[in-house]
Amino acid sequence: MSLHTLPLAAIGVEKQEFRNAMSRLGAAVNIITTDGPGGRAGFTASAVCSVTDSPPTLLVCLNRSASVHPVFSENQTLCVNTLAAGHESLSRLFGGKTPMAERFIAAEWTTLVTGSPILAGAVASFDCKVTQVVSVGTHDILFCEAQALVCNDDTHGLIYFDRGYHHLMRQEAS
Ligand SMILES: NC(=O)c1ccc[n+]([C@@H]2O[C@H](COP(=O)([O-])OP(=O)(O)OC[C@H]3O[C@@H](n4cnc5c(N)ncnc54)[C@H](O)[C@@H]3O)[C@@H](O)[C@H]2O)c1
Ligand SMILES: Cc1cc2c(cc1C)N(C[C@H](O)[C@H](O)[C@H](O)COP(=O)(O)O)c1[nH]c(=O)[nH]c(=O)c1N2
Repeated sequence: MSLHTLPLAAIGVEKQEFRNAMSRLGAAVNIITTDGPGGRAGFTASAVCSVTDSPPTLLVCLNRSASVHPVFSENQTLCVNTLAAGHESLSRLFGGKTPMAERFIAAEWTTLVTGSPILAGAVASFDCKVTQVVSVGTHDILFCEAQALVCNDDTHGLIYFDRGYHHLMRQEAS
């Protein structure tokens, strides 16, 4: 087996080095919404993935210092709205610092089972109850069991990669 010199190798990992490396992992962009006794809130998240299909469960990582954190903690329900091509400005709007009412005015919303806002035109929406929360470092990992789904076959996908947005074209139906 031959040994190669690793490009840009780092032993011991600083926060910024970690972020730089993580920026190379392309990910879907989602707007996570909630509505309930704690109020209505939403934020942009790329730290979202499938956990198990039985019961149908996703996870969402939420920074405990985010302004929306107390609202999600109280409501215990949320919707994962996976963004479509063209939703870049909506992603930026829900990405921090904008007052909550201004975020929601920019799009059309419905509700399904939990009452969490469902984004019209999302690639997919997972209406969920939060079943478990695990804290790791700065974030809470929210385990979310889907109660209802919406899928949209008419839109192309959106990926966040290298700190920028990229469209993913759906294959033509054969
Ligand atoms: N998981 C997250 O909390 C997360 C993910 C993406 C972006 N963001 C936030 O969005 C803003 C813009 O991000 P960017 O991607 O353009 O540049 P960036 O350099 O802040 O982040 C690069 C990558 O590092 C990871 N990351 C960033 N902040 C993190 C955190 N606090 N905890 C865990 N992972 C994190 C993400 O994968 C991100 O795509 C920043 O404020 C960032 O903190 C947060
Ligand atoms: C593309 C992209 C992806 C993410 C984010 C931002 C952007 C632009 N943010 C940050 C998050 O959206 C932001 O902190 C929230 O809106 C909370 O901000 P306020 O505290 O309400 O200003 C974010 N935050 C988080 O807790 N988990 C995540 O997975 C992500 N992912």
